[in-house]
Amino acid sequence: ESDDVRKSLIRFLEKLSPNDPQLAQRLGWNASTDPCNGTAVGWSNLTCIDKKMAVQTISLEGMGLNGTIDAGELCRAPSLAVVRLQDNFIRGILPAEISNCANLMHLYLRNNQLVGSLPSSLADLGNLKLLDLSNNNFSGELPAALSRISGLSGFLVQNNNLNGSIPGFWFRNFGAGYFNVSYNQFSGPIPEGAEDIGSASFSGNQGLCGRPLPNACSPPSPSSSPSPSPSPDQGKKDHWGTREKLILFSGYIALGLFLLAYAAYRVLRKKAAKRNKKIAASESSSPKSSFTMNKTVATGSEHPISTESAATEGSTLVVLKKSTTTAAELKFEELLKAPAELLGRGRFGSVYKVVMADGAALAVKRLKDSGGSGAEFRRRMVRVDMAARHPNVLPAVAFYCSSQGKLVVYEFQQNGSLLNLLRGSNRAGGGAFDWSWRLRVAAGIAEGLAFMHKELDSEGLIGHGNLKSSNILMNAGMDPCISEYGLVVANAGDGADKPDVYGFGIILLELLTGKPVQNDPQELAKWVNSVVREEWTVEVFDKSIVSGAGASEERMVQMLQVGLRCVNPSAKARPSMDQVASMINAVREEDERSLLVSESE
Ligand SMILES: Nc1ncnc2c1ncn2[C@@H]1O[C@H](COP(=O)(O)OP(=O)(O)OP(=O)(O)O)[C@@H](O)[C@H]1O
Repeated sequence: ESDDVRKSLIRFLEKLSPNDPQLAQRLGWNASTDPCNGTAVGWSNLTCIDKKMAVQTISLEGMGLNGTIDAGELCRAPSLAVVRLQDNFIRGILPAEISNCANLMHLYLRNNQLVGSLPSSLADLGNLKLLDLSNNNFSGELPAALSRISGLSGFLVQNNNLNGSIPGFWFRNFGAGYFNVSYNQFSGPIPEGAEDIGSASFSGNQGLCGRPLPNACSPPSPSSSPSPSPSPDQGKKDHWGTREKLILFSGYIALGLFLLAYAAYRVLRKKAAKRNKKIAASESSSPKSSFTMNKTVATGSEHPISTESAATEGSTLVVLKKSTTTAAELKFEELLKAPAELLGRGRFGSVYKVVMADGAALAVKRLKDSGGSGAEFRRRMVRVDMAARHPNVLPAVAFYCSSQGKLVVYEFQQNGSLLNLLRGSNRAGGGAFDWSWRLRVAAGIAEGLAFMHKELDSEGLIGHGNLKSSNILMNAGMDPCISEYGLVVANAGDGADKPDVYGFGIILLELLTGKPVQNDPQELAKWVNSVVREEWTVEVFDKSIVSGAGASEERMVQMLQVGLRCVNPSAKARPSMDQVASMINAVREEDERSLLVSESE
């Protein structure tokens, strides 16, 4: 982090703890050291992206802090994603400058003494997922635009003095226990869509009425209605009715579009067959195609999903994350209009490269109908998205779900999949990807996966369920990113991590042997086992790493053993991903040490 950021963070901490001027010093927050240097002198109570780049989380909960929040200073750290300040005695307001924390995802301020109204700029935090302001003294109305943060999946403001109406949130996004406005002074009808949220989340507000609360709203009568014109809340009801209609309508359109796309696909396939090209077999040589839904929409100039309604409230496109390649907010209609190219068809669906009007490239996966319900899919996507905060996990940018189909949008990764790289390096005679790169890739995937397993462990683990080298994409820095997390309905609960451990083991064997899996991953595992049994272990490794620089046979064999433990036919005998990551990191550290020794010699 830069000098400026370090000083700002220290000033932020000083304002937060006027009663304890030595706090910054005790926590090691010292402007002359880098918070992200990751060694013994590092700053405590914060973490950095990938342990070394930029400050990502600040955790100062339960520390007796009794000062104020200087959001201007705090938000000088550009990558800040998680701020935990709960269980203190923090006073004053939540300043409008909080919106400068453009990457903020989780903000925890519960159990403090904050006052004043919520700044309307809060709604500018387009990446916000969880806002916990409960047990404070906030007052005034909720900024209505908060409900338009499409990825918001946790909103906890219970036990404050907030008033006014509840905006029309996209309630389906909120997991159990993640929406609570109880014990405030809210009034008016609860917007539609909140029926599945328990009534306890709304109780303690004298003026609220309608489902899920037991007291129905009394129909407006001329004598009891304070204003003859429609109240803002009635307006909202209308608006929600329109939304539901639009969803229904877009469902019909999607059906038509799918049929059209299928016909287009058949034509394309015939043409491709004529040219003796296989579409599905080769990921790299797929023909230009058009994105499933684009034709009809592009030709229908008076298309009923207006840009505005599609982007904000009228469509089921849920934008989870601002794309880093484009400044513009992703809009459903533009997604449909954009030219698209079929990248490949897998067991679970097809992937298209879609280039937006401003040049940003996206990858859109259209899922085959997995049979799962839409509500379950939405919950899973939102929950996975809340967890996907690791540099080796590719977060979804948005998803779309209607009764006719499911789409998931990612940023397009120029460097392609690990599978393609391994195939390419074979064709080119190998050599491009040396031992230390392979170790780094293995460690990155293991860490990303271990992180996700840990984050998604509560209430039954969500595993990836389809981990393989075509779902490992290489980012611009050639580091691996796990893609498509959460798209497959994998087993939940005890042992749900074990298929992923197996999948990882196969990827590790692919990296070590340089033999990408063609069809059956078990074949590779059997082959490696048989060679090792015959004690021809060295024969197993990719020739290009054996002859390349930096590889030691001892560490190569250690890695092979990790891989073989992961693909043990008995799921119970496989290690957890956390153990796998530690084993690989130990090998990596040894490797780095030996490199230092050989350099100093
Ligand atoms: N975000 C992305 N950027 C670049 N390429 C991508 C992206 N997402 C997927 N791809 C590539 O698109 C191709 C097709 O992906 P798809 O997921 O359909 O194939 P698959 O992994 O074999 O199938 P499945 O995941 O359904 O089992 C693969 O080569 C994959 O690497």
